[in-house]
Amino acid sequence: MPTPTASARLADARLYLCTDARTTRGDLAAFADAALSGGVDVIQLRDKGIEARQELAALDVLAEACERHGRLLAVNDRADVAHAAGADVLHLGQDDLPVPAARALLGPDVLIGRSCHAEAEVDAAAVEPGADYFCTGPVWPTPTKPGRPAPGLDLVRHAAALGTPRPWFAIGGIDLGNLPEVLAAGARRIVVVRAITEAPDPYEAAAALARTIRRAEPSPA
Ligand SMILES: Cc1ncc(COP(=O)(O)OP(=O)(O)O)c(N)n1
Ligand SMILES: Cc1nc(C(=O)O)sc1CCOP(=O)(O)O
Ligand SMILES: [Mg+2]
Repeated sequence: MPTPTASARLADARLYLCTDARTTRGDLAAFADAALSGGVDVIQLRDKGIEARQELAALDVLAEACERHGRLLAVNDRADVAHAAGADVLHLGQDDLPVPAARALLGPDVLIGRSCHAEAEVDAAAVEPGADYFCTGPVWPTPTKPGRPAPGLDLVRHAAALGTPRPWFAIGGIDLGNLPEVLAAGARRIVVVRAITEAPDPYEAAAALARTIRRAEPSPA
């Protein structure tokens, strides 16, 4: 069977994890392996303080794990690092590089995602040329992104009402306990940080989230 393209894997993705390099714990490889075995579809390295050289070293570790599990590797913010790491995905916020500039650097094969925090940003990202997916958040205020106001479930409902074929994810404060509210608002893909990075058992945490999302999907006609 041919290997699915990155776009096809993104379309199938339901659970997206952002993690730091776990430098103090020193367990990035084992952590990534557990999360991917549990059902994470995309792993992004999001470590805001890290130097580019250390970022590349951590991305090497994640790339090996993603390759072994057939999942997508994402880089946050930096197109140069995404290129150097051979990443599948670059994630851009509203204040990061514009999509056309990133696309010009990365070529057609790397997927590009966008963060959205307001209805107008969602409307734009759903049709923005060169973008492959978008995220809506924060759904709840979160210590992972301090100071960012939360547009909440209303923005999730707004994205769902668009009925866009472009994949989109809800992010911010999501855990197994409140996931049913996110699903009820119409999301079918989520991004989490603490729900897996701080879980005592990352495999179980990922598996429970993935199971809950997949269960919410309408059964085929
Ligand atoms: C998958 C995903 N969604 C949203 C974000 C947030 O991006 P941004 O708004 O640029 O904030 P930082 O993460 O860069 O602090 C993300 N990184 N990944
Ligand atoms: C990195 C990030 N971006 C957000 C956005 O709204 O774009 S919310 C967020 C943090 C999500 O972390 P947690 O799952 O620990 O709440
Ligand atoms: Mg950013």
